[in-house]
Amino acid sequence: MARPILTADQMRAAEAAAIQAGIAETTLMERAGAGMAQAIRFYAGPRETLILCGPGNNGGDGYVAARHLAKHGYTVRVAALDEPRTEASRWARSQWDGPVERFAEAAAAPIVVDCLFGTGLSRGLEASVAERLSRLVDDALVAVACDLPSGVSTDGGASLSPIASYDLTVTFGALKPAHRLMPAMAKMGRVVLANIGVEADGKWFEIGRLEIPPLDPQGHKYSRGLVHCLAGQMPGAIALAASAAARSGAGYVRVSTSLPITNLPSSVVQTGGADLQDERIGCILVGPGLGDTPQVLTLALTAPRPIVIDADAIGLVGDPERLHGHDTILTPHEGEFIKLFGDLSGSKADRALEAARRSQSVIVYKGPDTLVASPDGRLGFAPPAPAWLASAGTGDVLAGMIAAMRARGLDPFEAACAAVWVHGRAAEAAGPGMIADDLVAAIPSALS
Ligand SMILES: NC(=O)C1=CN([C@@H]2O[C@H](COP(=O)(O)OP(=O)(O)OC[C@H]3O[C@@H](n4cnc5c(N)ncnc54)[C@H](O)[C@@H]3O)[C@@H](O)[C@H]2O)[C@@H](O)CC1
Ligand SMILES: [K+]
Repeated sequence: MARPILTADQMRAAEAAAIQAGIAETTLMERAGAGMAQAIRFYAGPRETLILCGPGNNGGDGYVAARHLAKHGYTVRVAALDEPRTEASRWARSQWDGPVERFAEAAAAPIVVDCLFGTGLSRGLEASVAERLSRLVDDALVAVACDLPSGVSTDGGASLSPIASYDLTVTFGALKPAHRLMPAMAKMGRVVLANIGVEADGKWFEIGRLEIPPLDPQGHKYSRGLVHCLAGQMPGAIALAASAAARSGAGYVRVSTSLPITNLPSSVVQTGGADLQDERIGCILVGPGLGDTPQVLTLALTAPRPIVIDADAIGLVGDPERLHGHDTILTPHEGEFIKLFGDLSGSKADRALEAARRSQSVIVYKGPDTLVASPDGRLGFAPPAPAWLASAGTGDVLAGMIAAMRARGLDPFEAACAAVWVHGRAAEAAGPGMIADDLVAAIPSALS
């Protein structure tokens, strides 16, 4: 179910390998253009279509799509920014027997397809080009991007020039990081992946529904996973996390707290002390509502058990190397990430992997474009989740869900990916106006 993600260089290498194996570059372009035409027919329906072609292979895909759409009865206009400059795009242009307008003079159309630049973009578009493209995209009923909206940096997701919002993005062979990184991700609309027969192996992927092992019919509450939560100064947050862990299929959830917590489900057990040497513990959770009590984190780190470190506890780690030798998952949002790892350079993907390497922990780098990074180089990109997920307490819920998945026996990286996926789907099920408590209630529907 997971869709592969490749950088621009990796995609070029994958294409070169396919060509080396005997697939002609024009065949790849033919498949890309045909795939895009098919997606347009499926998602946008039959309306007059304006295809904007740039000078490279992104433009080449556009000429191919124009031919396929015309063959299916579409009224197609093609407008070129420049003459084709690559061999494959010259071939594609030669196969299009309709007229070609000038980009600067092209009038609006109900469907506009942006094939100006894709993975070959090296700088922002000229202001006049970016402005005209944005106007055509804004005026369209359905705006489609070929591979990427022109102006997006493929690997980092930054806008190198202003970008309008698209309804559909059709990409080829593999997703690119920009499809799942902000701010670009918010401009893509639906992202469709067309198969062009290129092998896209790698360690990066879009997180999809994970196979969570079925429950053992002979299992008991401990074998289904015991989550031990450590409360701090504000127990409301740990109550949310513990409830989420219980709803995520942990067999037993325990909270050690010095203050009685009133809003916990009766199935969650409160204890005064914390015997963290208990070998039945599948995962310890520390951080939600912890406040400034570093001794609680220190206590958690004395236990030879898997640990989820969230919220306040992240800032209390101090040095990422302190986590070496522990089995840890860290769940920082941007502020907590910077507090622990400083201002790392590179894209969000680069920063997440560097943090995982330095801490030898799985990092769940939260935000509208959440990433899950493993020290072994695996990187999961979350699919888009509803904007209403950004509210108080939803991070506590996620931490509880991760702890439950870990206690259920998933490896740390897979536990984090599974929880991130279910968290987003539970938010969809809970709907707008949702509060974190509703999110907890929606977890079972997203798990099934
Ligand atoms: N290489 C292949 O085998 C395939 C490539 N495909 C398509 O090819 C695209 C990549 O094609 P290209 O590598 O030719 O690159 P693009 O078509 O993305 O860009 C073309 C060229 O424009 C120039 N350029 C970059 N930024 C510019 C700017 N801001 N203003 C003006 N000129 C600029 C660069 O010289 C660049 O090489 C992909 O996005 C995809 O759509 C598909 O056809 C599938 C097969
Ligand atoms: K494009």
